[in-house]
This record gives sequence, C-alpha cells and structure tokens, in this order.
Amino acid sequence: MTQPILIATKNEGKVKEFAHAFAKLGRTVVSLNEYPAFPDIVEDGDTFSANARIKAKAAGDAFQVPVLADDSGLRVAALGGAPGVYSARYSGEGATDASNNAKLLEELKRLNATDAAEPLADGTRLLSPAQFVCVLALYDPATGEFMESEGTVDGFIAERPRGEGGFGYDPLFWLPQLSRSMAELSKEEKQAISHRGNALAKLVEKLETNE
Ligand SMILES: O=c1nc[nH]c2c1ncn2[C@H]1C[C@H](O)[C@@H](COP(=O)(O)OP(=O)(O)OP(=O)(O)O)O1
Ligand SMILES: [Mg+2]
Repeated sequence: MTQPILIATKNEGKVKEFAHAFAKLGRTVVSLNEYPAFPDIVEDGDTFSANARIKAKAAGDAFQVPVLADDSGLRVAALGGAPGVYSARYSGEGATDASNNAKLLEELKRLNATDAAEPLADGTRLLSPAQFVCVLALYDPATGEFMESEGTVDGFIAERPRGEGGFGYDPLFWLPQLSRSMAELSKEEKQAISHRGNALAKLVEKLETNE
C-alpha cells in the first residue's frame, strides 16, 4: 500500500482540494489536523515561497517523510498587492474567513475603490483586479531538498459575496471568463483554473520529468 501524502496544513479547505486532486492520481492525503499535538508552525517568511518551505520542512523533519506544503494568498491591486502573505491574518488575531472577507470589503470601501469593468448582471460592482497565488513546496528530509512550483489566477474582487463552495476569499473572487465567483465552482472546476490546481499540475509535471 502506498502511504498517504502528508500535507503540512491545518486548513480543511486546502485538504479537501488536495484530497480531490490526489484521488485522481490514486493517492490519499493526510494533514496536520490528524496530529493535534504537532505544534503550530510559525509562518514568518516574507514570501509565499519562504513560508511554504518553512511549513514543509517543519513537518518533514518531525515526521521524517516527504511533505507537501501550500502557502497561498490574495493580491488586490487597489490595495497595492495586500493582503499577500498576510492573507490568513488580514483581520488580526483570531482571524476567520468571514472576518477577513469583511475587512477586505471595508478597506476597499474606505478607499472608494471601484473598477472600470462592467458590473455583474445583477448590478454588483467589481472593486479591483485581484490575483490568487499559491506556492507549493515538496520537501524530502532524506536529501534536505525542496521542489517548488507556483500558480496564479486572475480575477476581480466583487462588492458582495456569492456562492457556498470553496473557502477563504472565494465568495468575493469574481472570474469574468466564467461569469461566476470562485465559490460557485465545483471542486473539479476550481482545480482546473485555480492557483492551487495550476501549481499542483506544474509540480506533478516537474516530478514526472525529473524521475
Ligand atoms: O483557494 C483559495 N480560495 C480562497 N482563499 C484562499 C485560497 N487559497 C488561499 N486563500 C486564502 C486563505 C487564507 O486567508 C490565505 C492562505 O494562508 P496560508 O497561510 O497559506 O494558509 P492557512 O493559514 O489557511 O493554512 P496553513 O498555513 O495551515 O496551510 O489565503
Ligand atoms: Mg497559514
């Protein structure tokens, strides 16, 4: 039996997406939520890459198995690229997806941000171009080496949420090419276009060509 792939995350939204993606490759995943005694990893890097490596190395060194980690976030043009690497803690101590989404809309409203793009059919305005970024780091404690990939997806921040799927900022992230928010996509559809799906496809490709 092949071992489950250990993913150094406590985010159940990410876990579900990786479980879906790896199931198609005949693999299962396990996350740090299965190891409640494992201490919280301090993500004090300045970049998505640094934080992905910090997470992969912390878990890989502790468990002595290869580990995959994901550091991701949202860059909003009208906010000069914020919240970026601070996306998970944008609204401060004890931040939740709901409080982060509220803070994002509050900041954009405070700046009177509005985009020239056409409003949605129901009149919802688009406030700013935005981009999701995901860096994946695969770390092997046996060699101390990392393999890394990055994926992005472009869209807009809408002035109100739509959809029940996904997690994080998905309900506010509008995809003009699909005329839906990221939270209105199925797992399959999200994987096909998302920063995470994109980064994972690149990592799998790298693994296949290196071996
Ligand atoms: O597909 C996504 N759809 C919506 N929002 C997303 C997505 N991908 C990342 N995000 C947001 C969530 C969180 O605010 C931040 C990630 O922060 P990040 O530190 O990488 O993850 P996390 O703290 O939630 O879990 P963990 O570090 O245990 O993997 O960006
Ligand atoms: Mg985190």
